[in-house]
Amino acid sequence: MAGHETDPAGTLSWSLGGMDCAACAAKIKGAVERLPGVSSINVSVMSERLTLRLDGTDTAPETIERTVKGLGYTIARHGPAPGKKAFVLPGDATSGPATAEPSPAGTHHHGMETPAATPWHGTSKGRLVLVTGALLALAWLLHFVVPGEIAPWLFAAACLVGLVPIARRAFAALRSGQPFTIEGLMTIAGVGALLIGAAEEAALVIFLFAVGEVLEGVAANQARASIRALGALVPRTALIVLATGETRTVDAAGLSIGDRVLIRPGDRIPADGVIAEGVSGIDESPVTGESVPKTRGVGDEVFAGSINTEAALTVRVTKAAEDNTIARIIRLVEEAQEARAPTERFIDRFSRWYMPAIVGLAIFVAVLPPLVAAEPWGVWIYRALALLLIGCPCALVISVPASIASALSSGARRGLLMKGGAVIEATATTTTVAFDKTGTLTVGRPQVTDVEGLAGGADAVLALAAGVEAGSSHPLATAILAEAARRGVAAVPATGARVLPGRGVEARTALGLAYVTSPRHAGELGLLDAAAEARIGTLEAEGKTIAVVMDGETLHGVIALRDEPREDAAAAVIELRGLGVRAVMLTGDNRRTAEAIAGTLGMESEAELLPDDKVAAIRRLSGAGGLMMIGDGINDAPALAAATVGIAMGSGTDVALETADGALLRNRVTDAAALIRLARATMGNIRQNIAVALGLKAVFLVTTVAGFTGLWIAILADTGATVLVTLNALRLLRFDPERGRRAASGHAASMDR
Ligand SMILES: Nc1ncnc2c1ncn2[C@@H]1O[C@H](COP(=O)(O)OP(=O)(O)OP(=O)(O)O)[C@@H](O)[C@H]1O
Ligand SMILES: [Zn+2]
Repeated sequence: MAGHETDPAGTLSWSLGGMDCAACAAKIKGAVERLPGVSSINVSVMSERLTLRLDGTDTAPETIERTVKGLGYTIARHGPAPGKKAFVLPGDATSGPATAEPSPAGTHHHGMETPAATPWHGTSKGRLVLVTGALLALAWLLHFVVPGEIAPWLFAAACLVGLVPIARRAFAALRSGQPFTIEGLMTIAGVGALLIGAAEEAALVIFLFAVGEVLEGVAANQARASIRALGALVPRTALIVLATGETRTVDAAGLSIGDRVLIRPGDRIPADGVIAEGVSGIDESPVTGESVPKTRGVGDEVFAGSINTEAALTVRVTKAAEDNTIARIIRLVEEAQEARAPTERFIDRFSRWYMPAIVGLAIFVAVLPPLVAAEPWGVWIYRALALLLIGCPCALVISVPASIASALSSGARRGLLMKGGAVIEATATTTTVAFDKTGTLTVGRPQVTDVEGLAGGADAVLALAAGVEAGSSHPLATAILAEAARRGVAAVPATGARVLPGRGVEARTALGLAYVTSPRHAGELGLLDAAAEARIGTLEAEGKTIAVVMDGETLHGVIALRDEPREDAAAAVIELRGLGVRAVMLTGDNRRTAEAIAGTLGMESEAELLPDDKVAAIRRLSGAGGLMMIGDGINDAPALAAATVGIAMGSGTDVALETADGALLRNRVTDAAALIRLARATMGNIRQNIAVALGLKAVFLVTTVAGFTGLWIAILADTGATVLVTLNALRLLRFDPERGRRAASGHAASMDR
């Protein structure tokens, strides 16, 4: 786990403070990557973390810390992992009712104390606002009371006080080879304004700039807090059950696999585990966004952070704190923040030439009119300085990531996970959703409905089938074994079971090789007569899946199974249609069964697909535009990977979260539509943000050159745009992706509520 100071590969990690946006991360990365021996740098704004590899002794870790501090950020080396299983004072039984005090550190995967976000006025940027603001106010007051000599000096003082730290950061960036920084532009503009005698305006500019920085910091903290709040739901302590049967309060982060913990009614569950004793209703909303409690009993899985609503439970811990489901979700969402959207990369490239271009234009504006048209120098230098401030790309740089951060955490709270901006962009363009049938559109727990002997009795068919299926973990196998157990039929002994992917299973019995397969495969073997075919056809038309049971040359009988569609599957298809999205069912099951089920849901289907055919089908469907594939993520990983966006449904499995582009944790088919609505709303929000940021720049670029607006308006335009963009992005936190359900009559309605 993370939290060790150095792992064997020579990777070091630090926690950072003071980063507001991607530009900050880029600045730190740019400075650190020039140091010799440094590689694999990763700077994360969301988790406030710097990791890098350090080879050789050319660069000391202290040098890295000094470099980062020089740029104006705080940096602290990660401490060693917290001690294992520290016993908390026995009397301190705060195992935490549902209102337990938040403990971000306990579950946060960094394994370190997450620094509680400092209030804005406690940061260096905040103090800058207060000091420059106070000086400015004092100067204005004096100007009013005793007009004369003192006020200009106070303005100059306010300006200098504010400018010094900014200039220091600008020089540090310059030394690390980054000439064009916001701080650099501010420094030139500030000093220039002082020199041409515009001290009052210069002071105001510095003040407004500092305010803008603080606001950006507040927005960044808000995004971080909304993610970490997820982890805060896991109680800090747990009641461990000792071998003697006594309970003891321990640190939840120190629980080991195999520990037994007692969870009283009303408590939050401190770890992922399996119920060892008791039955109770569990509210899993922190993990899945689903708040209706589900009844769970012995042997059922429970997730850390869920609330035990009814009765006392004993749970055997199955995951260490840093591997539990909620920690994985938090990590995924945090990592998703760093995965850049194509639009974001475009903005990055754009702002890289935007700043130098504005500086060039400013020089041009400062010298050309005076030289060519004998205009007054003062006027044009003033306009050029104002132009430099227009060159601040702040609003532009945060326009995309602010929206994405809001969308990701808004989704995460509803069990809609997307792994970053690129996934959001692709999801928004979805025109077709392909659903895997078993376990996605259907409940995934088929039940045996009919057992028919064609050569002998029904029980003999079931006995043989159960023997062969004992070697398979397919849902059909599970159902057949359950039915045999229910009827008290003993399985025929079988050995050497072999799975025939997409077809069935074969195994060796005393009488030779036996098979349980799809009718298609049986037909290919030439074992089905006309009567059997007819019977199978009838059962299939009822939406049942048929397993043919045979050995050697004899057909013993057929077993019919039915897997019910999920309750909301039909509604989901209607919602998708409302969004202008086509729904297709993909299945390995036979065509008649597939059509019977798809027909009741009102969707298209592609059936009899072997695992490879599913990938081919996905490729074919993708040709028509953005294709989202939704599956369980376990046996359809290749199909998920082939789709434009692959989404796993369900929360139980490890594979599901890690191999897909996103996940629907609530097991609701309608969440497919919710995901698309959220993505479209996010892209709409991003477009608004870019329009605001670029639009304001364009307007003030013109008014500045024309001389209508001056220095402080120029910076106000940037700060104002930053605030507008941030507030607009935060609207997404309140966006309800299910609200569009009522507006399912045309996708324009759900683009932007
Ligand atoms: N263990 C098994 N026992 C009996 N039949 C099987 C078994 N495994 C597969 N089959 C047959 O092969 C078909 C395709 O199986 P596959 O696992 O590819 O699809 P599936 O998971 O059942 O359905 P979906 O593609 O909708 O998820 C099944 O419908 C069934 O007819
Ligand atoms: Zn920044």
